[in-house]
Amino acid sequence: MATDIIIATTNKGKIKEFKQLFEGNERVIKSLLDYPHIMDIPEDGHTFHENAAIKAETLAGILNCTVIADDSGLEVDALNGAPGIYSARYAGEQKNDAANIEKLLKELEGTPEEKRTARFVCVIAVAQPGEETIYFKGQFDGIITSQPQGEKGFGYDPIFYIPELGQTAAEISSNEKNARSHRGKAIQELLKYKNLFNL
Ligand SMILES: O=c1nc[nH]c2c1ncn2[C@H]1C[C@H](O)[C@@H](COP(=O)(O)OP(=O)(O)OP(=O)(O)O)O1
Ligand SMILES: [Mg+2]
Repeated sequence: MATDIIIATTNKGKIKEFKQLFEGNERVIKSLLDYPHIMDIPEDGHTFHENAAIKAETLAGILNCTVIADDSGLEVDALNGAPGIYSARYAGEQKNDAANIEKLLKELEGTPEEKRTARFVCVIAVAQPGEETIYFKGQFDGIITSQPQGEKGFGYDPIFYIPELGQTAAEISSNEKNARSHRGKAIQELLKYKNLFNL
């Protein structure tokens, strides 16, 4: 019997993308939403790598099996890389996408288009009990718009403009996003090693 693939996340946008990116794999994808009794894992690391490891290793320890985690965020050049690892809680502990977007647009008010370059970063950690944690990274370059455009995706997607496509990440299909996104690239790398992790 195939074992489940377990992702240490409560983010529904990420879960949807992981399910699409692992399509063709007969394993069931489970997330922290399937383990409601497990308390929130504090993300108190200083880097994407540290936070991804904290999430993956904590859950791998509790469940005693292989666990994947994704720590990701948006680095804006004009803000010296902020919000970065603080992207989810940029506008406060409630982790509200609309409030985060509003705050970011306010910070960038008056910044001309050529200085609004940014990138999404995703670090995936794979933790296995008794083994070294292994990491995969992906990046996705874009430009921060001056107002939200599009309804798809999640997080900062409505203000993340992709010059080659002339659309924001919230206007393109999930297939188009997964083919070029930070998460899509990190998972493509991970899938090269899937036999190693029994995925
Ligand atoms: O493709 C993306 N499109 C738009 N926004 C994105 C994306 N990828 C990450 N982001 C933003 C959302 C959140 O503000 C932060 C992730 O924070 P991060 O701590 O990794 O995730 P989270 O707290 O939402 O869920 P969890 O820690 O349970 O996986 O970066
Ligand atoms: Mg988080």
